[in-house]
Amino acid sequence: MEVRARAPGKIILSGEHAVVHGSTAVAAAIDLHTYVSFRLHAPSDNDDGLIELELKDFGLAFSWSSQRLRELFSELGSWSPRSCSTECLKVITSLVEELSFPEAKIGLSSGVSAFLYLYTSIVGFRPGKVRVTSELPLASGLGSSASFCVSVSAALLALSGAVYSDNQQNGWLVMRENELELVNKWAFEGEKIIHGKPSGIDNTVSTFGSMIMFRLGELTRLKSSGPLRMLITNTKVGRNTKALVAGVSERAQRHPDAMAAVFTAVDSISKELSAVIESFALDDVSITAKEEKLEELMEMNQGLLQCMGVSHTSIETVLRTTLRYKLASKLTGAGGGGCVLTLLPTLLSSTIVDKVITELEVCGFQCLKAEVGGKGLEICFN
Ligand SMILES: Nc1ncnc2c1ncn2[C@@H]1O[C@H](COP(=O)(O)OP(=O)(O)O)[C@@H](O)[C@H]1O
Ligand SMILES: C[C@@](O)(CCOP(=O)(O)O)CC(=O)O
Ligand SMILES: [Mg+2]
Repeated sequence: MEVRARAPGKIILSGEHAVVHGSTAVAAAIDLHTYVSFRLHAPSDNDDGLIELELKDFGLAFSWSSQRLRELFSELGSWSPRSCSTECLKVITSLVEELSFPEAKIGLSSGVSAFLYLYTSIVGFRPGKVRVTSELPLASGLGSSASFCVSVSAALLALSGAVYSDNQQNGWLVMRENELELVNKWAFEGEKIIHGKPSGIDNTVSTFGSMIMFRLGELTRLKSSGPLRMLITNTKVGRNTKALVAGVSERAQRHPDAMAAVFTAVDSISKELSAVIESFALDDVSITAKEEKLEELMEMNQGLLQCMGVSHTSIETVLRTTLRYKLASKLTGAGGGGCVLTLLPTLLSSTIVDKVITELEVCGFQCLKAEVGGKGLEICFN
């Protein structure tokens, strides 16, 4: 039997980085996914007993002898989530160092490490094959690492019997709440390997979907019946979340009082932004006033992200460009390049939207239109 899983990427409307330090943040799923398929090899199917990983988008395939992994790892597969120990991480790092990645794709090594941890922890050493494809740009702030960890964890747990399989139902299905929680916990362990110190917001919104307010591991689903249109601009400047998160923590150690004030301000912005979003209603006559509040809050958050040291000249170029059209923008995700969000007010004409997009694309950026606040993780057994 084969199982497939798909998990969405995300945008952070407010609170990135500060959320790692205990502030409230607001995030929403977007309709760009990572897809994972997984099947266990029948004993006769594969004499070598290989555990295989294919990263189709990159034309890369890796395999490990299950016998060798059994000798290297002491822990047996189990469904209860646990953190990767220092010894285990050393073993994984040396296994990944043996692989050859093209120079430009070296960043994938942390994803492969997370995979090895999740596979050996959840499935154990039973040979099998995992295939991955993604619609998300990697390392751009749209949460590709979390959607990778969520979809891999879900597929592994599903075939290991940890989640209910409704073979009668065709097509994509949503897991039960307690199963989603289990997947989310495992995905968080994978994110720790990729990010170092994740807050958990990315894996949580990828697992549960919708638009959420998140603080210290707790999520609140936001109820909004109004539209929220966002333009996503990918500056195509590559960056690494782990390094950016570590940089903010170092700044917080150098200036504890000032940075605590910044994190408190972000907390207030996220709470106010959530309240505005929840006040949206269908055919809202005061929609423009509410959108103006959102724009101001986004601009304030961007200013504080600059204080944290995670903006970038490419991000500033997007801000200047959209401001010429009186549109507010902020970086999303870890910053340092990556993606920028621009609020597209309800009454904004499509002609203006097209003009902004053209101008941004002339700068060499890529504009994406994505549905915001949609479904989370889904699996499929046929
Ligand atoms: N489809 C994938 N296959 C393998 N690794 C992936 C995949 N998607 C994400 N990753 C891992 O996540 C890393 C990017 O994560 P990160 O720096 O947090 O940026 P973001 O989550 O915003 O895309 C990649 O360098 C890679 O290690
Ligand atoms: C910077 C941070 O707030 C979000 C990182 O998102 P991304 O990996 O850049 O998509 C880190 C976190 O919350 O774990
Ligand atoms: Mg990430």
